[in-house]
Amino acid sequence: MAIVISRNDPAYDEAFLAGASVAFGVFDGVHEGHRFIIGEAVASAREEAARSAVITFNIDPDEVFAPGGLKKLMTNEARIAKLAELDVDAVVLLPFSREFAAQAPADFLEACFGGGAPRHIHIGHDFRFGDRASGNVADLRAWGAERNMEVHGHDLVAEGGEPVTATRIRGELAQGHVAEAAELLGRPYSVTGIVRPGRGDGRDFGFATANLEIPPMLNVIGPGVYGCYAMVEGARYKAAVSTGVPPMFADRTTANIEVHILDFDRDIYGQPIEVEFIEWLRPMIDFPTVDELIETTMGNIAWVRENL
Ligand SMILES: Cc1cc2nc3c(=O)[nH]c(=O)nc-3n(C[C@H](O)[C@H](O)[C@H](O)COP(=O)(O)O)c2cc1C
Ligand SMILES: Nc1ncnc2c1ncn2[C@@H]1O[C@H](COP(=O)(O)OP(=O)(O)OP(=O)(O)O)[C@@H](O)[C@H]1O
Repeated sequence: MAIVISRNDPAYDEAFLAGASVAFGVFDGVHEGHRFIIGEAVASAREEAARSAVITFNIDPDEVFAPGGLKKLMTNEARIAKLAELDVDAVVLLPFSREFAAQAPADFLEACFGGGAPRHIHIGHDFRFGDRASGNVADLRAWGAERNMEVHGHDLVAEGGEPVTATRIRGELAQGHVAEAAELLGRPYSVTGIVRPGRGDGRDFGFATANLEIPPMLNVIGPGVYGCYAMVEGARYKAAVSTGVPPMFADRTTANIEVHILDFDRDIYGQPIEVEFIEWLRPMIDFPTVDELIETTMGNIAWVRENL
């Protein structure tokens, strides 16, 4: 478990990263490619018995520069917590602001590593930084050469001939391809929402649902019905889940995700539920009758019970 420290923290030692081995990036999703880069930083730290660290921003720069329609795999808190679970000694947070990002590349690096440069820095070869992303790996090398900092610009980890990127994973999830997304992430995709009151129809239909409202930025999963696990009050349950607006009740629905938790009957309004997406089952259907909705959904619930 890594320590998490901000460069803004009065207790932060400017020389904390001097001689260390670091991986630098935003790391939304903490996917297979990210974990490869971070693993390389850990490996070069071990060789020199030096400190390993992930350098990242406290907030995703895209939230500042491209907020309109932005989709993310994780909240900043979840991203930082996931990074801290990796095998690094520290996660160092750079306080992001427009002013910070707008610095010329050399000033940007000075602001990051002014108190002492790392011995090794690992990034993807497409890494960009500073004013309008004008800094690239060549600039990083030029800066590092004067400070005994070795720059490792890695080829991007690929699957199926294409680089693994957060953008690609978001695209898979939007199409309901949860198994493909899990391959690229290295674990199932999950999202957390708070349980809100629904219309209360589910209970009459024979399958009560916890209705989750997901902030638009985190609403990446495409509409459909999925086999899932739901984490509720520290326990893990099988769940049959629908996402998107139910076409049969489109005029009176606000929730993005409806979770039928198997073998569960407790009041959990206001509680967070984490939903882990395992299998795509079917698209949302505008059934001609409620009986057909119930019959098909009961079949989906039975499938989850038997197969997850
Ligand atoms: C596993 C599952 C599958 C569902 N499939 C559909 C569907 O195909 N079409 C649809 O309109 N609604 C579908 N729903 C949404 C239900 O219509 C909804 O959960 C029900 O109306 C209860 O809503 P309430 O909890 O807000 O009362 C599905 C819900 C679940 C849990
Ligand atoms: N597939 C990959 N293999 C190796 N390194 C990667 C890979 N993807 C990203 N990186 C590197 O990891 C760091 C973090 O990357 P970044 O957060 O920009 O991720 P990304 O997955 O490419 O995101 P996006 O799709 O949003 O651009 C950077 O140094 C980047 O170059």
